[in-house]
Amino acid sequence: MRLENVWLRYHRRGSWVLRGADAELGAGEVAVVLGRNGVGKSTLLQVAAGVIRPGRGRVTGRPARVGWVPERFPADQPFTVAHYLTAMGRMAGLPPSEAGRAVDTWVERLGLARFRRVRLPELSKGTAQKVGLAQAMLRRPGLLVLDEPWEGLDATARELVPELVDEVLTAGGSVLVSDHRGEVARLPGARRWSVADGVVTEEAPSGGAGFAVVEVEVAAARVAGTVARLRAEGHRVLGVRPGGEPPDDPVPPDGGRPDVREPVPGARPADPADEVVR
Ligand SMILES: Nc1ncnc2c1ncn2[C@@H]1O[C@H](COP(=O)(O)OP(=O)(O)OP(=O)(O)O)[C@@H](O)[C@H]1O
Repeated sequence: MRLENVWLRYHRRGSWVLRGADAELGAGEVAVVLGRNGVGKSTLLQVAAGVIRPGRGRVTGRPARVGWVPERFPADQPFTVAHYLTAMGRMAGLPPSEAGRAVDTWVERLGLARFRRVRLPELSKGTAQKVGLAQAMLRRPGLLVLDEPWEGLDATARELVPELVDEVLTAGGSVLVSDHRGEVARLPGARRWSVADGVVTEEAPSGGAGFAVVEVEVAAARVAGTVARLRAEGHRVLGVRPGGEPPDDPVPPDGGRPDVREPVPGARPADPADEVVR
């Protein structure tokens, strides 16, 4: 998806919020939009999501299915959570039975089960925000746009945001996220777009080459399957070692090779910028 020379103002005679913004986001990429309050991050996200149209310029290559999660979920609607989500699933093009299954899945994953019959205006801000996340994920989007998704979420739900992002990326989608609270650290591989004076500037990556080492403990009987699955997903598996007490420092600070490992038959040589399964 590409934003080409995008200009936007909210009123005919108002000042331009975006003034020739250019940006491009590829499949499987996530970008975090940064900048001071009022600089135009939400505006940029809404243009990217197709919620508002630019006054000048254009957006090309936007995937057909866009999941849009606004900063404030519009909870002033007289529906229950279940009714609202089912309707959103249907609007996303899911047949009734699939919409029902998708609602069950996301209600469960986001911890919304006890709110199924609660009306939207009665939800707390954080719970409403989870409903917003659920509706965007009911049918996996090719582009997921999240405006300050961590706002109002409790600690457990905050952990879910990177999971959702990862799922979209793994399926070949793209993700745009705004962040003014420094939560970008939760998305270590993200590109960083800085908005200022109506344009977008890409910041240099904060460290590493966009890779991280992830150490995962799995049941011994499931090692082969896990290794196969990770490889099928395009990860490089660096090694497998017997279980036991976890090391004091499971992920080396420099993201480099862990100290003890045994080679996996057929594994390629280890590279510090890779993932590892222990
Ligand atoms: N619906 C609107 N009508 C008129 N002006 C708007 C509207 N939405 C945003 N603006 C103005 O556009 C500018 C950019 O707002 P925007 O919400 O995009 O900034 P932001 O960077 O996301 O801010 P924040 O970090 O506070 O969320 C601001 O001056 C804001 O007042």
